[in-house]
Amino acid sequence: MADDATPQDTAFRLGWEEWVSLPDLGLPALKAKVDTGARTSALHAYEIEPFGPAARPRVRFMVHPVPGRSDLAIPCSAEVLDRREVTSSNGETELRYVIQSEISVGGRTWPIELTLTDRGTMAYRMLLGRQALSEDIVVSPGDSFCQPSLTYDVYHSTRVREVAPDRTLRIAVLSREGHSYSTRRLVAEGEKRGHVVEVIDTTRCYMTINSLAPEVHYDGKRLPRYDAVIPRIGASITPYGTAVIRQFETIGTYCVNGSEGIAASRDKLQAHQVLARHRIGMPTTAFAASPKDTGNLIQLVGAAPLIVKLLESTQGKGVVLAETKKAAESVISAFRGLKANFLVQQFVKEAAGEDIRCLVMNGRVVASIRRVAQPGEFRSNLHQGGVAEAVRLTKAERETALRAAKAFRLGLAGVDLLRSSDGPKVLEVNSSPGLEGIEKATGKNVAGSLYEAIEKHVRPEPVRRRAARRTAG
Ligand SMILES: Nc1ncnc2c1ncn2[C@@H]1O[C@H](COP(=O)(O)OP(=O)(O)OP(=O)(O)O)[C@@H](O)[C@H]1O
Ligand SMILES: [Mg+2]
Ligand SMILES: [Mg+2]
Repeated sequence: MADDATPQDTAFRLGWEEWVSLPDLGLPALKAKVDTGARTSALHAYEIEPFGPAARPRVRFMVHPVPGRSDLAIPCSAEVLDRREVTSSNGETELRYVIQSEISVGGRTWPIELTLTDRGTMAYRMLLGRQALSEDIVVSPGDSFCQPSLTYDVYHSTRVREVAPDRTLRIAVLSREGHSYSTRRLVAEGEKRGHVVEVIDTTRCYMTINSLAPEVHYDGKRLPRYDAVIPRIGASITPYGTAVIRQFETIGTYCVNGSEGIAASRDKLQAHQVLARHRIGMPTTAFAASPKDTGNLIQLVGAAPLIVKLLESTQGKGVVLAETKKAAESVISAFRGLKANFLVQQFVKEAAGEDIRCLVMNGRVVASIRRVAQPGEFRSNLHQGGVAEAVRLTKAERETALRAAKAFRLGLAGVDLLRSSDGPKVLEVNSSPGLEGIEKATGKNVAGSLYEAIEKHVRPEPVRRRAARRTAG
């Protein structure tokens, strides 16, 4: 410091109102009132809700960063530091959550404590109290905005992703099975990473379909804008489920699995046609509409034994092994009598009641298991009593799985294949693969990998690296 410099010259000056940003919370621009009469700083938040493990509780909340713009809501989450009674200027005492965040003002960044309170009517979304002001900060009560201005425009552009790379993501799991292992794991793992995860019953979503403002509604309210949607669409609701996802896609929401991929992979006939178009190995498969062609159908696939499969089978329920030509003919005529859609397929005998499930996420196989059927059973589905164990894939199997997931443009896919004497043969591609069997057999955190993939997609790479360096240093 030069000898003639007065403390006033070198001091960091704040007016009674200043632009600040809270980068940890994903709030790049806020107007704060500087209030030396208040000890602690406060952030006006709503839907304040604790979550996460009891040993390290977190709190999530929503912030309207721009006064008067209740349509713009940013989800935030932070570790709970404390709960404290705070008396506000109107004399009311309230038990508030206390969190910590970095604050940036005019190129300076330092950590501060913030209490969370729902006072949405206040003109300032943030109050900067004296505890947050270090010795060398001078407040000039007569001045406004001594430090450079920021702009609310960042909230209206994709730039918010770049300026707030570590922000909490708001994620919807579209599922009708809130209590299933997979859904519970998706919620727990997302929350562990600080995200706000909501389970939405697909069949309770309803939509306004119009050209200017398409929306998705739920339980009387318009759904917020999610950073990502994780579809878990059961086979019984494929048409409606894919319609809901299509609506999210129309709004521009990132869906881990797209509506087209889900629909195409769900229908076994269409799925085999997509696989064939991409020259992916599969058992020879045939389909015919007329009963007159039953003989021709069997001939196309080869000799018995052969497989007859309902197009919308899951858990192995609609898969029949016909040992003889006679048996095949009677199964086919029974299915026709029931007006069921089916396909006829070459039986891959050498697979010997085993199949391989490869879990593919954004172009990577994150886990794979071998499922072995019970003695005397050719179907290896876990629901049919099959047992699972971790397995190492060959290079050809890995490539086949990746190509199959890519053919349907699925961000998350369970690719099932058989080990045949002439290489891997894909049986099907599941767009809502169960997590229980594969996590338990491999010990891998598959749900965690999914969030890694989502974060990578939603937060641009270079910014994420910069953010990682900042936390490391
Ligand atoms: N062509 C085949 N050759 C040999 N085994 C087969 C063949 N097709 C199916 N299987 C066996 O039957 C099981 C069930 O078949 P598939 O996966 O096609 O039916 P699914 O009802 O769709 O099951 P999922 O619950 O996996 O969706 C397979 O995991 C495999 O073990
Ligand atoms: Mg299936
Ligand atoms: Mg299967």
